Amino acid sequence: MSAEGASQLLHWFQQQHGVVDTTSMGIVDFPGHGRGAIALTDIPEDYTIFSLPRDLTLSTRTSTLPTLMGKAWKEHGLHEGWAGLILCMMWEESRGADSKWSGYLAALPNEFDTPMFWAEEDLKELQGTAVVDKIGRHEAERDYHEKVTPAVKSRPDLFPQEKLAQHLSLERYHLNGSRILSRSFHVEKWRGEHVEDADAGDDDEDNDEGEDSAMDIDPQPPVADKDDAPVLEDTANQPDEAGFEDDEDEDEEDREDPADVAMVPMADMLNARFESENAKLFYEERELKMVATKPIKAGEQIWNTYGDPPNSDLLRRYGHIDLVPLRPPLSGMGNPEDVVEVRADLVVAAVSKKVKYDMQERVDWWLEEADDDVFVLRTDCELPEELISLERLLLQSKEEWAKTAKKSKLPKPKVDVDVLSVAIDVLAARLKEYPTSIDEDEDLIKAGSMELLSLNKKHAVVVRLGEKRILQGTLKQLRAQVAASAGNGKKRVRDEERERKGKKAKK
Ligand SMILES: C[S@@+](CC[C@H](N)C(=O)[O-])C[C@H]1O[C@@H](n2cnc3c(N)ncnc32)[C@H](O)[C@@H]1O
Repeated sequence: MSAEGASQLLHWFQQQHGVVDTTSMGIVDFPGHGRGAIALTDIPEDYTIFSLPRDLTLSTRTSTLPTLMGKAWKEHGLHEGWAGLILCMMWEESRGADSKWSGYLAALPNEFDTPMFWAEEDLKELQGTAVVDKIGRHEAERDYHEKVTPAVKSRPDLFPQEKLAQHLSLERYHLNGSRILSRSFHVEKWRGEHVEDADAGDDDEDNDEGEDSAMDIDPQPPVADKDDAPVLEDTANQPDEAGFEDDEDEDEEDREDPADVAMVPMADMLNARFESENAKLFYEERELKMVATKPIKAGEQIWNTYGDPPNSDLLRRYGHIDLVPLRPPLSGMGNPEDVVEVRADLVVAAVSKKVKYDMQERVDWWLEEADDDVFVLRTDCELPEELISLERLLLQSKEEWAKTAKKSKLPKPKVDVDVLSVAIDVLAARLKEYPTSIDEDEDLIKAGSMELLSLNKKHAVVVRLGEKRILQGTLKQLRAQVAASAGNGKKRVRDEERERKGKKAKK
């Protein structure tokens, strides 16, 4: 952002009753991070860097569009998912200077490095990773055609024909969806707050679509009692831009009320880096405050947190990745919060090579009882207990299986050589789902080569390599366990032999 752009945003913010200490904080460009906030003086812990009135946040609660549309808001399904907020943003932008948020919307990015906007050729580089199936382009487009387009057509007074191409196109819909995905906050109504218009999609019982905002917010300023301030939301598990089909299984009560998803001017200028947070947004009855959670030295970047997600989610939602030193058993640079997903069907396939009976009944029972069809491995390289339990279930003798089904209890996650051997086959099969090997990826990102890669390709290689290293690390541990138990087995045979010979000699 040019110095002029930053000063225009600050000017607009102050005009709208935002309060910012411009001697403490500036907005500058950080190479590779876009714009960000910088400390201009030493900032002490608990200092309020800026604050804004709640009505300066942009959401389906604060925009007047839902009220203007009345009953049609719900009739078009705009109270569910992000379609309503995206429409509010497109409508506010189409109003130009008449919109209260014109100065803010003008400062929002118009381009993203997220896979949602990648060419097919770059997307192929992500094959095998957790990103591909979660991009959500199809679901977003369905919402655009089924909810937004009919709503827009029904109100030419609000959406005049001459504004449609520039402000209400599918392209603008995706762009605003990505703005929400990478910049929104979870802002709940203050308890006792007046409900404006029950028909305008604001009532709480309609809380039935799963989507989360991009960043954390706390309900009290830390000054009062920092350690007890409850964090309202765990942002580690983030869903898609719109439609959110991948969250179908999420519990209803865990789902975020779409009206709580809010764009928060100025707060969304803060970047984030793994475990670097030094400021956080807190809310009070009438305002939101960005407060330093640590002392920040002059010249340092002011970092928020995006919940330290794995690189697959960072890339999908924000378009960047984190690279920091990994902890044992892994080494090198990566994201310590990385994960790799392993589908249960790989477990079924691996067991089916070792047994002769039909497993369908057990699989159906598992899906009913455990409801786990994807297992998540982390950088600690431990086998998930649920995966071990499924293996044990599938390996049980007919008699054991009959008992399990009768007791309705999942098998205990105990490993033995059979379980280890199946797990090795599962992870080896999972590694084959990536089109390249670990060595090939390491070659691509070694010093001297990485600089030759496009940004998208570099991001894709880091994401897939992060997942593969977890698989490789876990395989290493499993093979070591097999070797140890084989060693124990041989020792046991030797001991038994010695004992037998000893008994013979005595006779
Ligand atoms: C909430 S906005 C922060 C402000 C943003 N940099 C801007 O220029 O408007 C989130 C976006 O900032 C960028 N970003 C944040 N943290 C980053 C990091 N550690 N490395 C690279 N880019 C980062 C990503 O583009 C992300 O989508």
